[in-house]
Order: sequence, then C-alpha cells, then structure tokens
Amino acid sequence: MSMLPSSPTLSGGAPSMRTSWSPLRMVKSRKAKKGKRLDKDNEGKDVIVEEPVKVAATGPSISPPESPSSSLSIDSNSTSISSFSPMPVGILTSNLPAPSMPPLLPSNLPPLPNCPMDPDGEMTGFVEITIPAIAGGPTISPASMRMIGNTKIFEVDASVGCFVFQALTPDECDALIRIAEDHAQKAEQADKPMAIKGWRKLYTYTSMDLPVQDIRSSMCNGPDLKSWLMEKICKVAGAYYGCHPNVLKPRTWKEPHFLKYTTDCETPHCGVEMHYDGCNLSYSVMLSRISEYTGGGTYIRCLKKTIKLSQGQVLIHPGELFHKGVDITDGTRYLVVCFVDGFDPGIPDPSSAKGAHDAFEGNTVRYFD
Ligand SMILES: O=C(O)CCC(=O)C(=O)O
Ligand SMILES: [Fe+2]
Repeated sequence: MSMLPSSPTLSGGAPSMRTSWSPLRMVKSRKAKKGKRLDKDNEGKDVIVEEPVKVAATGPSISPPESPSSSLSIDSNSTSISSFSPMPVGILTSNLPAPSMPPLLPSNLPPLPNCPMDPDGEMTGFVEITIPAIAGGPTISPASMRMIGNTKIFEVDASVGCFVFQALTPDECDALIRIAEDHAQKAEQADKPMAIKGWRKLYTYTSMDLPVQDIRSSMCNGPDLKSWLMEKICKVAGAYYGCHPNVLKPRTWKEPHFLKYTTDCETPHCGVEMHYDGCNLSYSVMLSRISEYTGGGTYIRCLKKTIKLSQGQVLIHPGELFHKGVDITDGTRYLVVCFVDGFDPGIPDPSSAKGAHDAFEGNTVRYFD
C-alpha cells in the first residue's frame, strides 16, 4: 500500500489533519528473529553478526527501559541521551592536541517534538500535505509530507517505513567532513602503537569507514558527536515509528560511522552492492552537497527508486530492506551511517527473497523543503 499519490498534485486548500494514519497500523507482531550480517571485527577479521531483536513491535505502549517515566516527552534542554554505550576502555590512547573546533554543538537543542500518541495508540497531530518535488534530479516525483513537531517528514513510502528529513545544517555537515578528514590525516601521520586509525574497512561491503567514536578518541576531549547525532535522528525516528527515542541504540561501538566514497584515490570506493543491514533500523545522513559528486544515491530495491539526498538530509529505513549505494562516477560522497537496534518496526522487505541481487533499475528521486 503506497501512500504516494498516483499523480503529482498540489493541494490548494488548507492542509488536512490526518487522523487515520499510523505506522503502527503496519506493524505486525512477529516472532523474535535474528538479524544477520557479514561484518568485520576490530582486528579486521570476517565475522557473522547475529543480533537478536531486542524489542518487538507489538503495539504502541512501549515502556522504554531507561525512561524515568512512561511519558514520551523529553527534556528539550538535554544535550545527550544517557543510555548510549560508553566508549570501550583502551581506545583513548592519543595525546594529540585537540584541534580548534567549529561551533558544532548548539547550546540549546531545538524543542523535542513530543511523540504524538493518544491513549488509544493513535498517532495524532500529523498534517498531511501533498506537494510536488521540485526539479533537480533526473526524475521528478511527488512526495507525501507530514509534520512531526517542527520537522517536515518526506515519506518515500510509508508502507515500508522509509522517510527523509532535514537533520543537519549544511554548516554542520561541512564541519563533520572536516573533522573526519582531519582525524584521518592525523591517523596517517601518527606513529604506532599509539596510532589512531583513519579510513578503513569495517564491513563486508564498504571499505572506507570511520567510527564517529574515533573522533572523540583522537581529540581526547572532543565533542560527543555520537550522542549528538543519535539524539538528533532518534527523536524524530522514535516519534515516527512510535517508540521512545531512548530505546534506539547504535548496534555496536562502530556506530554511527562515517562512510566515504571517492573516485579520487588509487583504489576507488564508489558504491555498495545490494544488501540489507540486518539491524532494526538504519539511518544515513548525507554530508556532501549534490554538486560534489556525480551518480550516487541510495537505491531501495522494493521501491525501485534511487534517493538522492540534499546535504543534511537523512534517510531512515527498516534494516530489512534491500538497498545499495549506487556508484558515484566522479567526486566524493560522504555519509554518516548508523545501524540502530532496540525497536523492530516489523516491516519485512516486500520485494523478492533475500539473497537475490537484482539489477539496478528505477527512478531517481530528490526531496526538497
Ligand atoms: O551509500 C548509500 O547510500 C548506502 C550505504 C549503505 O547502505 C551502508 O553503508 O550500509
Ligand atoms: Fe546499508
């Protein structure tokens, strides 16, 4: 069931309040199962990761374990989510001086959109507006947009729980790229055994990865980018899926991680073949400007769509959806990717059986404010 309108229409009248929609409607109670993914351990060896599903989606009344009360409102002045896994001891080995930091962490986070859920489990307060996407990609496609708090959500397809929103500002994205590259440059210069590690292969299908946590390690007192990113994304993701943001956790210490594609090196890393992430939810924040690379985008197999995000937009999708990172043909494309566990939206991939790597086909879609 696609929520996309059949033709691109612009609703002229006032936005309609939609009360019947809820992603929870699509949630099926399923037997707990294990996600599987080929992975690399800290030493670079291949391992198969089996992640038991921690919280199955059985309905809207989920009490988060770390939540002080069952209320879904969160202190909007809080700048960190206390439940994130601490850094492993032994990583903080660098005594390099902390580089001067751009003003990345805002002192006041924007107000948290309260999870709009009434006692009967209905999502309320969503405003649905049908808008046409603006030309800019090879293909123009309409998007269904709704609000969660002050955040505009572009639903790529609600039936598979796949959506886009503006998570970071362009300045924040530029700062993150600079921080990651500074870190990687230091790693190249650093002497062993105190060496910090730069771009490296952490997963089977990607080869230029860098855990966000490493940044903190190399800066000693660097910013807790991990918590900052998780909070920014999970507030909205939690509200969308109907779970408390604090139950959403990075799958391992490697998450979230920077991911770099470039044609500008000896062994170019241009894309990622078709795969599923095997976690509960995945997010990918686009750090690069569209103009900084050609090709690229995230192809979602069941939707036959390649999504090209604008700088600062994040794509969120269930970890079971098959997708691929389409090859770039020029330039550099940076993302922050995170494999998230803790809440299973219970949305299986509706396309063919897992394991089939079908050919790239379909439209390219961009979403605009
Ligand atoms: O490049 C992309 O857009 C997707 C990356 C991805 O799927 C992954 O790292 O698991
Ligand atoms: Fe992926």
